[in-house]
Amino acid sequence: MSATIIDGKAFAATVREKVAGHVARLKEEHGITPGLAVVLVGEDPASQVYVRSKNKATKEAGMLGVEYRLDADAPQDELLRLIEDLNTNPEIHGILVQLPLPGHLNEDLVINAIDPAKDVDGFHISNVGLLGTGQKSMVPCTPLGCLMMLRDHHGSLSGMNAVVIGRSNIVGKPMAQLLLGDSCTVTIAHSRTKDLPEVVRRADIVVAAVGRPEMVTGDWIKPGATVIDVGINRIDAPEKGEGKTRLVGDCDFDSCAAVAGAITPVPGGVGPMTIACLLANTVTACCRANGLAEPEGLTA
Ligand SMILES: Nc1nc2c(c(=O)[nH]1)N[C@@H](CN(C=O)c1ccc(C(=O)N[C@@H](CCC(=O)O)C(=O)O)cc1)CN2
Repeated sequence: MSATIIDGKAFAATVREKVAGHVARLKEEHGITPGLAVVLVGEDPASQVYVRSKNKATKEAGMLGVEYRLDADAPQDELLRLIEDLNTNPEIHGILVQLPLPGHLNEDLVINAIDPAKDVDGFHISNVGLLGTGQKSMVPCTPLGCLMMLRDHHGSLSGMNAVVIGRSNIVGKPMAQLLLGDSCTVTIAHSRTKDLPEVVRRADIVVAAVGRPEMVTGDWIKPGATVIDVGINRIDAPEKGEGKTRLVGDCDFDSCAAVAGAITPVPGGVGPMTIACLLANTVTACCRANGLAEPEGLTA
């Protein structure tokens, strides 16, 4: 069997187009411009790239995009003061603090300082609780992107067996909640799960978010299953020349694609959907803040 490739880059482009359409209508009909503030602390090279991409995509969608950069050794109080300012700024509907934060900062405390209504990452404890109890919340961008791709590919997910490999607060746990919300039978597995390959072999849907390069191999996959690879791992690529690297997922693409019914590639799969869903969440937050109907198809 040769899997259908789920093209996240192309799908993200359609989401971004929809977002831009909603932004244009918000401006035209209500005189409102959605605004997103992205905060970066320190100079982590990957984070710098992601923050730049987020700000560029925000502006391309017609929204207000503001970037705040703090020194790597910025005291926690300075970051909390900035968040407080953004919480009360009426031009800002979404706030995102890029993770990971430098070690001296308390990530939980910082995230929970964000106004939950502006928490477009969906990481605030209130949003976590709302999602976990099936109430309207802000939904974390990466799992939301995975859900959108799964719904687009399958239509209904009801009754499917889903295995999420990884139990992070950012991906694994919210992904499991979203799949449960769509009536899947969900197992959360992780590196210490006994007989992990056997558990994964039962899945109609596999979401790999474990952070280990190419850990999931084709012999773990049930024939015809859908594989969503959330991993983004940079590994050495001596075949490309000395010192060169390449990106791989948590799944060994070739062996999994030979067995799966559908699979997301890395790069070009889940990653682009993360940024598209951030834009979608910002429009959703803006509509909610202004008592307007939420855009259809852009939320869970
Ligand atoms: N506050 C947050 N911090 C982080 C999040 C997040 O959702 N909120 N997620 C990740 C990083 N991330 C966004 O911030 C992110 C990662 C990857 C991509 C992406 O498009 N990747 C490309 C490949 C890019 C490359 O060539 O390096 C792909 O997969 O095709 C977008 C966003 C951690 N921090």
